[in-house]
Amino acid sequence: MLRNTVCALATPPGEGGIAVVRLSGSDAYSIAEKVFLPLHKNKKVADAKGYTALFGHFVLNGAEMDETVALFYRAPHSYTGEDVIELSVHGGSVMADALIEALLAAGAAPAGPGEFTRRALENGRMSLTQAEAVMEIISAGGRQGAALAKSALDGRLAAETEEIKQSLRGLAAHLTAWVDYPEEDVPELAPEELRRTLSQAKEKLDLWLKNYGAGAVLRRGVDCVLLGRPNVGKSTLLNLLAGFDRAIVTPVAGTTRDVVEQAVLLGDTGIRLNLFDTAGVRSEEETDDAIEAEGIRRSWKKLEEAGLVLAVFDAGQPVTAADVALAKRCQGRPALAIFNKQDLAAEDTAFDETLLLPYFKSSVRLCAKDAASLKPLCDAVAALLGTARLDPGAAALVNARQFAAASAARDAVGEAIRAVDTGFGLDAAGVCIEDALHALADLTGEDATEAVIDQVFETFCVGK
Ligand SMILES: Nc1nc2c(c(=O)[nH]1)N(C=O)[C@@H](CNc1ccc(C(=O)N[C@@H](CCC(=O)O)C(=O)O)cc1)CN2
Ligand SMILES: Nc1nc2c(ncn2[C@@H]2O[C@H](COP(=O)(O)OP(=O)(O)OP(=O)(O)O)[C@@H](O)[C@H]2O)c(=O)[nH]1
Ligand SMILES: [Mg+2]
Repeated sequence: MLRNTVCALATPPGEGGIAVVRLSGSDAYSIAEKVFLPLHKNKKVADAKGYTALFGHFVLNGAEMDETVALFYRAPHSYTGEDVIELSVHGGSVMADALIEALLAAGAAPAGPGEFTRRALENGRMSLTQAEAVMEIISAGGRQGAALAKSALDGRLAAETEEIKQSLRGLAAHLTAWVDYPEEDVPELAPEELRRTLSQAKEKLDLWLKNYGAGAVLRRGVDCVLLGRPNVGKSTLLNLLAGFDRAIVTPVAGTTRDVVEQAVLLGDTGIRLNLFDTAGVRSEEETDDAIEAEGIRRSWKKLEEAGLVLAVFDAGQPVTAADVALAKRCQGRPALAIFNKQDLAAEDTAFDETLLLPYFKSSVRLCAKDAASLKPLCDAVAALLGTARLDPGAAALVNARQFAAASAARDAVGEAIRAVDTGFGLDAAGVCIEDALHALADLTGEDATEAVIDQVFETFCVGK
């Protein structure tokens, strides 16, 4: 695969100002020479230095097609580490398609998904975690999510993983010497020292694992369902979050029938919520309306699927059995209790929130009709999802593969600590530390097999 020179559209397909086609590989210059003709006849593609540009046009089957700007990179100073030429033509896909056709005819091969980044990886330009970060930047749902991925692209995760490995390697070397060469009189590693180094490693891994969910929320957004009895104010809340009258609000219970979907950016939290407003839930026996019953079934289904549940209650009325039933279904889920209609909640109100609170991790009191409620709601959600405590510049795990490798490493380090604590013997601890080192090598992809790399690049887009 590394032998040939590949090309692909690097900008999104469809209408746009310009379209960029990227060419990478050892024959990039000789192929480009056949397709791109500089305006000034004294300029030659073959002579173009790295980081210079030329203006001209490209030809297809002998015909002059479109004005073109060519940008030149010389190996190894390019994204892939190979000779790279980027050709920009007018946007829309017509000219870009014609240019690709000309490049293929001149001897280039079409690039596979993620092939440019894969070449960068294989040429030692980036680590596997960095390649994965590229993918995350492309698909990030918001600026903070992209900032997280950018820190991975800068190699924070790889660098900090290397630090952990260094410290564990030090322990492993010492333990090996001590176990294998007892006659050599290797000084025994103080258990406190061993324990301290292991604990530090475990703390860092624990932090990464703990922040993974919150990072995913920032990068990808979260599906969020509004649930509650009819008329408690779910659609009013949706409209508050959306900033416009997205859903119909009326005093009639059972106004919302089907699931109403709306993506919103949650204040300045950087969280993108895919909101689902649902039909008010009451027991299916309570309604003889088949449409409403189906709506209720869909509401419960959304509860199962959602990454965030906003359970809405009417604080102006006594808690009902349906409220408690909803609260119970929220237990153990990422759910926020919203005690709405505070303006109607008199001092002596019969609404007893203590009946509901035990089932929720957190709660907020507000009045959905009042715009001032937005801020406390945003803060409560950010706190519940853990995004508020994230440092976007810190090392972060960005996908399930990395999460699995870090979990395995954390578990192995945990085992090693147990072995030390329970006096299992230092050779047992040594075995666990080796396991942890393997898991960490998996994380950065040092010994990644072709199959693992294939899997990582499976989800990349062409042109990246
Ligand atoms: N036009 C264009 N913009 C782009 C990209 C690209 O491929 N093309 N990138 C693609 O994702 C990103 C930038 N990635 C790049 C990474 C390294 C090099 C590069 O030439 N590196 C040299 C720098 C030498 C120096 O000046 O010190 C090197 O590392 O040797 C270029 C682009 C974002 N913007
Ligand atoms: N006083 C007061 N009324 C509110 C508040 N929030 C919503 N309402 C009113 O409560 C009624 C029902 O609001 P909706 O948002 O339609 O309630 P819902 O939960 O979507 O109802 P269904 O779609 O029928 O399940 C409307 O008349 C709203 O104006 C609030 O904080 N205070
Ligand atoms: Mg509604």
